Amino acid sequence: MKVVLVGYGKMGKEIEKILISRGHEVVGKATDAQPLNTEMIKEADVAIDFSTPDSVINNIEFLLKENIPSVIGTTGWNKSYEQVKLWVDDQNGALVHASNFSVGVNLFFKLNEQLAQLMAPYKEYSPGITEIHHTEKLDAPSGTAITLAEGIIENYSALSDWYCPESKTENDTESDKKSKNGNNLKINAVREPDVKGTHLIEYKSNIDTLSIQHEAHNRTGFALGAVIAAEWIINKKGIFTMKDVLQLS
Ligand SMILES: NC(=O)C1=CN([C@@H]2O[C@H](COP(=O)(O)OP(=O)(O)OC[C@H]3O[C@@H](n4cnc5c(N)ncnc54)[C@H](OP(=O)(O)O)[C@@H]3O)[C@@H](O)[C@H]2O)C=CC1
Ligand SMILES: O=C(O)C1=N[C@H](C(=O)O)C[C@H](O)C1
Repeated sequence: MKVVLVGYGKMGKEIEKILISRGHEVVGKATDAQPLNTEMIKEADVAIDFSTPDSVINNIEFLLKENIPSVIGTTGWNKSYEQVKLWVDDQNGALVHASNFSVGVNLFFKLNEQLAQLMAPYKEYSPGITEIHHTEKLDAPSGTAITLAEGIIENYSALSDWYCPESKTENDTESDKKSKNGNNLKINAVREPDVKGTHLIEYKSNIDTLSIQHEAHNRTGFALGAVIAAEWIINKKGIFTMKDVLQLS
């Protein structure tokens, strides 16, 4: 397949390697200096976007108008999800998005939901999430941590929302930021040099702590998952997630 890479940073470069190893071709690379344009997508069968929270919504709008199936890995655009869904419907487009494309994290999402169901009756335990990423990351909390928080909240009736003291998304206003409240799940966002992505779920009581953790050793899993999603989305219509690609219901 012929692929346009939208964003050619840490992830764009990793995805290019996987594409080539699977016999695909990169026909365009959009960056901040050279954004998406009609010339760039002329030959493309599919686009893979790992850009920035600030640029991703314009990119999605452009790709849908141009009828290019898209894989969206960029995080930090949750607020615009309903708008994107409407655009996909209006344009009869094809889009697959995920806060994390790695198979390991998608299995971890399932484990997290099952653990939340198991823990829900035991009120002596307090759940919490910690995510650790490299210092260049623009958004906090990570998209993966938000998906994990949603997975806990859906399965744990004592909680109604999440909050993150370090919350930072490019287009967030102060009033969008969630705050601490008795029914809110805390996400700690930690930034340390060169960390690829670590997510820790803990249930703490005065007596003990239960925990599960996913640690990415490199970016290969994210990139491989995005390429598998690109191979899958061609010739489909609708809005999908990696759960659909992996048939993990
Ligand atoms: N879903 C998943 O599995 C994963 C998601 N991510 C997410 O992917 C995104 C990118 O991560 P990462 O590669 O580490 O980030 P980088 O900062 O390394 O790369 C971002 C790239 O986006 C480009 N860019 C900026 N503005 C535009 C624009 N208007 N149009 C096109 N490209 C643009 C930058 O261009 P320039 O080079 O000119 O600055 C750069 O090449 C983040 O949101 C991150 O959270 C990351 C890993 C896994
Ligand atoms: O920015 C990153 O690096 C990552 N971003 C994604 C996220 O926000 O969850 C996925 C992964 O953790 C790496």
